[in-house]
Amino acid sequence: MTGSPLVVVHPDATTLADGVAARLLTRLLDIQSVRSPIHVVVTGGTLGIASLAAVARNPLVSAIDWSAVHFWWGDERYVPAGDPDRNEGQARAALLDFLVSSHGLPPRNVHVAPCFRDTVGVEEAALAYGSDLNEFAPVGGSLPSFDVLMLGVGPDAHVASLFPGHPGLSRTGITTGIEDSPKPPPLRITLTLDAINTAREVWLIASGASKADAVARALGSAPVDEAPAGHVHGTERTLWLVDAASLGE
Ligand SMILES: O=C1O[C@H](COP(=O)(O)O)[C@@H](O)[C@H](O)[C@H]1O
Repeated sequence: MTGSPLVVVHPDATTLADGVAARLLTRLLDIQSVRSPIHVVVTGGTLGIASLAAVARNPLVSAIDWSAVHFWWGDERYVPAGDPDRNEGQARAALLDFLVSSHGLPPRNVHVAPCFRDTVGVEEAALAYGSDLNEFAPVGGSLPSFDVLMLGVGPDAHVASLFPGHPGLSRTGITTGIEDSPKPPPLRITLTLDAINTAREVWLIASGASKADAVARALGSAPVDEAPAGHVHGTERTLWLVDAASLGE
């Protein structure tokens, strides 16, 4: 990473979601003027989904060539298809279904992690998601070149499904299964820290007073076992997009 993370403060959660959406659309427009395709990693969580809904409302949504955009997830809850806990379903409802139906996003560009099947263990499912990622890697690489990778920040300073003090934090490779997530549901698939840190831009999104302690620890250089959120970064830029309450203001 070049330099320290940039912290951008918004007055409240609604303005933050609108700001993330405007920033994402502007970034995609800028990138599309120089390269294609684009790989975007979306996040679950309150503000992550609110930001996707804000993209759908933003008039700039019509300016993007969505046929050349690919969507991935930083983590997924390993639950059955259609379970309301799936980050996929929430993102589809907030934005992706609309992009497919009205803006030319090819359904094949939406790259979901597997849904729970009782014959497939979570680690095997995580490996399958890793293979999908691998198919879109540039020659010699193992992952797509992520242009923007968004992460919600949990009140315990977790990102994706990488939780403080959890063995998943030190796993290598592209993806890993999580069997005992401290936040329900217990089974999850996540990108590893190493995989996240290959992204060009990493955007961490946090809002509300319940996140203030996590944000303070992450920005205050707490060790990875205490604040995984402080140990993710983009190779070109790391942005913290937050509201005032999450900074304790
Ligand atoms: O479980 C998860 O939680 C985090 C953060 O969620 P939030 O509601 O506290 O913002 C989210 O980033 C992650 O994708 C999700 O699986």
